[in-house]
Amino acid sequence: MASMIFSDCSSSTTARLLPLRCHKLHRSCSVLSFSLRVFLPLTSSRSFLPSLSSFQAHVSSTFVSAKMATESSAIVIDGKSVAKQIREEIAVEIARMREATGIVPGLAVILVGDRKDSATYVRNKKKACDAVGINSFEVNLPGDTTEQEVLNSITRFNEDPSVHGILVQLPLPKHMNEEKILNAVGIEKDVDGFHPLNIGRLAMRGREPLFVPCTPKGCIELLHRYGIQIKGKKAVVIGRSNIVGMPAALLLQREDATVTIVHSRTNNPEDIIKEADIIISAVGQANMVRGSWIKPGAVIIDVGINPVEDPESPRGYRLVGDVCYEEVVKVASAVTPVPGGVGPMTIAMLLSNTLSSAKRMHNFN
Ligand SMILES: Nc1nc2c(c(=O)[nH]1)N[C@@H](CN(C=O)c1ccc(C(=O)N[C@@H](CCC(=O)O)C(=O)O)cc1)CN2
Repeated sequence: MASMIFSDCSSSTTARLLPLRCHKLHRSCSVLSFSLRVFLPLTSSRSFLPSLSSFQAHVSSTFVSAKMATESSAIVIDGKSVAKQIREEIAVEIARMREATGIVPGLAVILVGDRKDSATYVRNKKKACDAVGINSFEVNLPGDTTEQEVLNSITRFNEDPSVHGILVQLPLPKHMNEEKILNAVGIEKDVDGFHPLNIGRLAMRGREPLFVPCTPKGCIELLHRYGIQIKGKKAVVIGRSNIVGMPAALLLQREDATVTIVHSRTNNPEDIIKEADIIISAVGQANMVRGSWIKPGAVIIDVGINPVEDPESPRGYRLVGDVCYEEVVKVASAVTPVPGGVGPMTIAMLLSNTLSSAKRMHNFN
């Protein structure tokens, strides 16, 4: 987990791609008057099963227009519920495959070092595999292990036919060459989608990657399942990391959005962000994106998971996104919360990639 900072949404509206030192929230923010498009989750056209549980049972159309005369509130995009639905769909598919072929998908996870957050993510991945019927294999190596030992584990899993997906939990200890290690994962087992060949194909028109990185794939899946149109929209991605920002921008472009990436060297980021219909923020700066940076009605996907000190929480901290939620919820038409937004989708997409891999290897449709 990134080092903890004291941060909250302040009254400052200056655009800075740096953490803000803030005061208490202004809950009585401005009263807005605009047409709010309310998005409700749909069963994805790409999903395996026809039903999305209770929350969309009453929905008859994709968009509902509502005129908000007083303080507006965005639809909260419920990543936790959508991820649960996807896990249920995957479990059904895995059972179908096992019954038809006797094959059980397998995921291998390599964890190096003793970061608490990484250990939690790996534990959660294993639990999620168990719940849907994926076999999981885990290798835990000490932080001072050699690069060669990590490479040896990858080679072993590359050669193991019961393993359909391999991932190396990131970040790796500083002394390791991340590029060399990620390049060693066989492209056909690269369920994280971080291999340069997969990323390269993602970037090219007319080429198809075998896998798409899980977090950006989860962002797009949320947009699809909530019936939010991407085609023709102005999208801004904040952050250009290999794991999220860059592949998110490539995916949005593949969906026919007009995409701008805003990063730490961008001049006047606020002005660019204000133009966007869809914003994906992945910078890891607590509460950085302010309500005043958002075009009314924009859709906000907040990938940031930032710890901020909170003496009232049993852990002494709580998690907040990159976006000042309390401000943005009054301006946007839809927004993902933190926690419970994009985070749970990351693991759901990993399960989905592992299932696809097993299906592809065994020619099962
Ligand atoms: N090899 C990889 N390493 C990392 C990835 C990745 O996709 N592949 N992503 C992140 C960590 N990550 C999965 O590995 C991950 C992060 C967050 C969540 C999540 O569900 N977050 C919850 C909050 C969790 C909490 O309370 O602590 C949420 O947002 O609701 C899942 C997976 C970096 N490394």
